[in-house]
Amino acid sequence: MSSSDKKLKDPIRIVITGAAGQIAYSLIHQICSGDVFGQDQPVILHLLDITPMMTVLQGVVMEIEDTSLPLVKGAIPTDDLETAFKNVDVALFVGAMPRKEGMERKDLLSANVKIFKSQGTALDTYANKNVKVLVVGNPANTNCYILAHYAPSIPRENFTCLTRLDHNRAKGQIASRLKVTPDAVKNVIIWGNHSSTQFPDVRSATVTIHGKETPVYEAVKDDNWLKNDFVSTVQKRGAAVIAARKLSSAMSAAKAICDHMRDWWHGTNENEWVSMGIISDGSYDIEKGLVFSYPIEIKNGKLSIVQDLKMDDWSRELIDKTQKELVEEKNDALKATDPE
Ligand SMILES: NC(=O)C1=CN([C@@H]2O[C@H](COP(=O)(O)OP(=O)(O)OC[C@H]3O[C@@H](n4cnc5c(N)ncnc54)[C@H](O)[C@@H]3O)[C@@H](O)[C@H]2O)C=CC1
Ligand SMILES: O=C([O-])CC(=O)C(=O)O
Repeated sequence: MSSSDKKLKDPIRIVITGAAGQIAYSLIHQICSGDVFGQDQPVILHLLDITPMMTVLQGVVMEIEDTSLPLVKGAIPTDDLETAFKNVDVALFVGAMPRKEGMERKDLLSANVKIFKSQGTALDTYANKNVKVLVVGNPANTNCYILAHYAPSIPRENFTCLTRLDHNRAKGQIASRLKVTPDAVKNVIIWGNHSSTQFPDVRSATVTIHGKETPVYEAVKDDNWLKNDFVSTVQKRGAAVIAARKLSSAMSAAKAICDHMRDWWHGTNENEWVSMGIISDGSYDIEKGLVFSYPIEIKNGKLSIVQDLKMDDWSRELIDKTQKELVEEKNDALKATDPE
């Protein structure tokens, strides 16, 4: 035991699925460094991938050792679901097939949704009941829906999916338009599905320029851009990265996973919200039970949907469209996982 151990908390167990893939390769170091769960929070990593990837995963484990980071109390590579999910406190579901150029994320549904059925059952059986779950693998909202469906003993509020990358993209677009840094922009919202029907909404967002906080609509002074090009750029950003890189976003996805989990662990700033896919409680007339991205505030680990934001005909139409797609995906996914 090193002398610094005295100040540390008990280790938490974190499973990362798809641990031999490209997102995990960017993600693991950030988690091990204390950047997400805190500098006083040791971690034991459970690294799950499929059997043919075990040699690659051994290489990742060697690299984790070689980083020589003091918060890492163990790294367990495995292709076995019990070993992966046993007693975990945090579950990051990254493992799934990524889309290629020309595909929509929902085209991955039949290939990926079955993974989430078997992993949901394993999560239900082996994980701690207070496990915090983040689904990244696409189609992220619907995979999260299936995971939760097959893990009925885990509280519904513990299931989330990643729309923080879209949220960060929206901040980035506004910041670059106004020539400020992204941290000057706050309270953007991603509503709905992590797909090209998502609604990136800056009607309540503000930007701080020379110390003065101003509504984004006032600062940009171009409603046409905000309602058209801005929305479609954010909706299609994942496809644009694939077209350029021939691989889907990984560095920015890993960063967004860290932002999502850090905020869940430590809370959001006062009067500030983030976007997360969560199981809907019916807020904003969204079907109860759908995994829908909302504006979320977090205090003491509890996620709450920001209520009473104004809707107009334009925003309602966009929200209804993304909801409709999620209902269709959910029905297809249920058929694919339980054909009876
Ligand atoms: N929600 C979001 O914002 C984003 C989601 N994604 C999605 O994340 C997923 C992973 O992306 P990448 O890391 O780039 O893909 P990748 O192909 O580099 O890595 C995926 C890894 O998952 C593993 N895997 C496949 N089936 C598995 C199973 N049943 N159990 C455990 N591991 C399994 C693969 O062997 C591979 O190592 C993709 O579905 C991608 O579309 C990517 C970027 C952003
Ligand atoms: O676009 C993709 O397929 C990967 C992804 O989810 C994203 O970059 O947002």
